[in-house]
Amino acid sequence: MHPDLEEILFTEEQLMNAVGELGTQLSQDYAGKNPLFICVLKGAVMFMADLVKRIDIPMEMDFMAISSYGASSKSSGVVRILKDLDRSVEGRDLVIVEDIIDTGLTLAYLKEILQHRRAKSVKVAALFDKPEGRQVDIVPDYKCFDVPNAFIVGYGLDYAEHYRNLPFVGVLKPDVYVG
Ligand SMILES: O=P(O)(O)OC[C@H]1O[C@H](OP(=O)(O)OP(=O)(O)O)[C@H](O)[C@@H]1O
Ligand code: HPA
Repeated sequence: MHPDLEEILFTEEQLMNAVGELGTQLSQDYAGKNPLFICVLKGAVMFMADLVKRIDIPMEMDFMAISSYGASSKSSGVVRILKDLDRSVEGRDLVIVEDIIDTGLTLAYLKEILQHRRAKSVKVAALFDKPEGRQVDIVPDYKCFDVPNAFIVGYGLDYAEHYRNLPFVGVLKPDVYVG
């Protein structure tokens, strides 16, 4: 347990089991397609690293960093690309790897630009889904867990750039979080 956390939602073991199952599923669904897995930095970095180790078909990885304008912990829907993909996605089967879908604004933007770049298919694999936070109608094609409408950290997810290194995921104490 960490002193800034109210409760632990997912242990390292629970995370590993769910990520492993997702890897098996994706390996089946994308066999013969040489999919390109796109990690959305920085939050999805742990998820991506563990997920691709459980993919047993030919695949490629790329990375994108985006930032929403506005308050540090809230999505504004206006998204800026900080680091773009290295290669063209034209004709490729893409899997966007996201740590969490909250308002859905980040993902809606990302899907749109990748489709615009003529990808063959664009699907989303999310570690966490927070359906109560949604502001746009978007659902992940693959997900590991639903989470409650609270601010969660750990395993890549941050608050003010902290807590990404925790191997488990928990709810931040309200007196630490000034949303
Ligand atoms: O559904 P939304 O409300 O748009 O929120 C989800 C996005 O917010 C977080 O990223 P953040 O901008 O905090 O950057 P980070 O990945 O570097 O932590 C998270 O990693 C998702 O990308
Ligand atoms: O609950 C959350 N935790 C960390 N980052 C986030 N980005 C959107 N929601 C969250």
